[in-house]
This record gives sequence, structure tokens and C-alpha cells, in this order.
Amino acid sequence: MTDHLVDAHAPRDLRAFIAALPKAELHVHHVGSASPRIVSELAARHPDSRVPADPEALSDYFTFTDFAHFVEVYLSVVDLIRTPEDVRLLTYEVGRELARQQVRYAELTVTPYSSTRRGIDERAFMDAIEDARKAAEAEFGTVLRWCFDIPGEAGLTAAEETTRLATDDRLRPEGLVSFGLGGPEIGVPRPQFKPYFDRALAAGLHSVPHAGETTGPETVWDALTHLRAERIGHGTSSARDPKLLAHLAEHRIPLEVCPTSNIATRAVRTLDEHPLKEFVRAGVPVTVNSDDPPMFGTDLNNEYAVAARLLDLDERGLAELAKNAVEASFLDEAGKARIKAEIDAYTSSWLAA
Ligand SMILES: Nc1ncnc2c1ncn2[C@@H]1O[C@H](CCC(=O)c2cccc(C(=O)O)c2)[C@@H](O)[C@H]1O
Ligand SMILES: [Zn+2]
Repeated sequence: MTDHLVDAHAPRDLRAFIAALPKAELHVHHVGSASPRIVSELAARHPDSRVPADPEALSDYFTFTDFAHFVEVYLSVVDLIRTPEDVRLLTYEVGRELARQQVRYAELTVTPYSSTRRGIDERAFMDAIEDARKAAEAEFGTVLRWCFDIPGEAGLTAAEETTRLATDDRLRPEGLVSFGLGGPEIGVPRPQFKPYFDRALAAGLHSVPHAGETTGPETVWDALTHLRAERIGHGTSSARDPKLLAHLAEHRIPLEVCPTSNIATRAVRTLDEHPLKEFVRAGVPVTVNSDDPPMFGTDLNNEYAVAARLLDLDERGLAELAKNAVEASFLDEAGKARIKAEIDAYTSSWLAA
């Protein structure tokens, strides 16, 4: 948990505006959203784990030397989730935290393979996330949807298993809307996953792979060409290829930008070097997201504050950014219109006050 990353530069009133702004979150990982309280509770329950049970010690534990180290630590947290009740608790608490930040709609990236291969029954896993989704919507008013992602480094066995879980009518959860690909990119070429994405897309899911987070723009091209990506997770290195930027702009392919994540995993050196502004300048649709917020010492509100600074946004600019995420989401048109109207009404009343 890298506290020093928290953006303290945004003026206090802009932070207050962001805190109550209705938002959508499109790139946030299920296990990566476990709060320090939940992580330490689970670590205390499972003392054989090397994850510290003391929330204070988590801050050091969540300081990463590079992307590979991040994935290693991430998997140690995955190892703490051992029962369907752990899955339900985690999911419900993520819903609570999103609601606290006025997130009205979130697409949560879930990696079912990591849980089923650790022995959690697949039916019980689906029931746990669905039960938590319904409870979060009823109790907090936040709508959750799922993106099932293949952990790329785990290979084609993981791809097959994830595709089966996402497309089998007897298992596939009602809240599932999209299909993704996460984990390291180096040594994990995207084209090998084409047959799995083909099956998921044929089953009506949207394609949202990570690409260009830790490798160059050619990976983003691969995600577009072979995986038929409709949005790109991160896409950071797209900034190095003007033709790619033009393609993303022309075809209205949004990037799910997660600025603090890119610093914490050392994919980008400093926030000031982050290419967010170049994406906007090139006309690429951008959304701002939190990725694995407690692990990166951030939350969605903080990512909006970071974006306000990098893009020099005022309240209206921040409202547009929030509407970008709604527009880029897989909500139906009526749902999108409802949240966008809420954003407009909130912004007008804030500016009139
Ligand atoms: N910023 C991120 N960028 C990319 N991915 C991210 C990001 N944040 C979180 N993730 C998650 O990291 C996991 C990686 C897990 C993985 O590769 C793996 C390898 C071998 C075995 C197993 C297993 O479970 O047995 C898992 C993925 O599940 C993905 O959802
Ligand atoms: Zn991610």
C-alpha cells in the first residue's frame, strides 16, 4: 500500500466534488480490491499464509519492485480466499466500498480459475459472487457486473477452464458481461488466446483484455486483431504508436487507464510521465479506473484527482470523464442515460451552490 502515491495536489473542493460525483468503475480486480481489514482478517484466519495479519505491515508488503513481484504478492492474497464464504464476504465488501465512493455501476474483473483450481467448488463460487452482487445492489444501490479473466501466465489450461466457466449455461452467472485476459504480458503472447475469445464472444460476452500494460503497442494491436478487443485494459504503451492512437480514436476503442497502478507496478516511472494526456490529445476515449486499489494505496476518487491534475480538469471536465466511463460500459442504453443524467444534475447543482 504505497501511501505516498495518494495525490494530495488536487484542491480540497475538487476532492469534495469528486467524492460525491456519481461514477462508473470499469477496471477493478475482485481479489485486488480486498481492503486491508479483509486481508488481515483472512490472514489471521489462515496463519500458514505469508501475508501479514497486521494491517500496518501490509503497507510494506504491498510495495512492489516490479510487475512480476506484484503478481507474486497478488497470488499470495488469492491464496487466502479458500471457501465460498470468503468469496461472498470479499465480494460484498467490495460492493460496499464502491458504494461509499458513489460508484453506481462497476464491472469487476474476477478470475474464477484461481479459485476453482484451489479447490473451491465452481457452483458454490458462482453462487457466492451472485449472492453478494444481489445483496450489494439491494443494500447499497451499486450495480455490479462481472468480467471473467484468463490469468495468462497460467496458460491454456486456465484459458480452457475460464472459457468453460464463462460459457456453460448451467454455470455462467447472470451478472457476467465480459471476458478478459490478465497477468504478465512478457512471454505470454495474446494470439494464442484467440480460440477462447472466439467462444466467449460467440456466447455474447464482450472482449476486454489487458494489453500494453507491461509490453509495447504490438500487444495492443494483437488484442485488437486476434481478441477483437472492445476496450483495452491499460493500453499504456499505445502512446508510442501514433497509428495505433489514430486507430483507437477512429474506432472509438476506450482505454481503461489506471494511473496509480502503473506507478505502483513500475510500468511507468512517475505520474508526470504518464501518457494519459497524450491519449486525450489524440482523441482516444479514456476512462479512469483503480485496478487493485488497496494494493496500490489508492481508490477511484483518488484516480479522478490524479486525472484532474494530469489533464487540468475542472468540475465539468471531471463530469465528462465520469460520463466517458458510463458510455464505455456494457450497461444498456437506459441504464447509461440514467447515470449520465445523475452526473449532470449533480454537477449543475454543485456549480450553482
Ligand atoms: N494490473 C494488472 N495487470 C494484469 N493482471 C492483473 C492486474 N491486477 C490484477 N491482475 C490479476 O493478476 C492475476 C495474475 C494471475 C496469474 O497470472 C496466475 C499465474 C499462474 C497461476 C495462477 C493461479 O491462480 O493459479 C495465476 C490475474 O488473475 C489478473 O486478474
Ligand atoms: Zn488490471
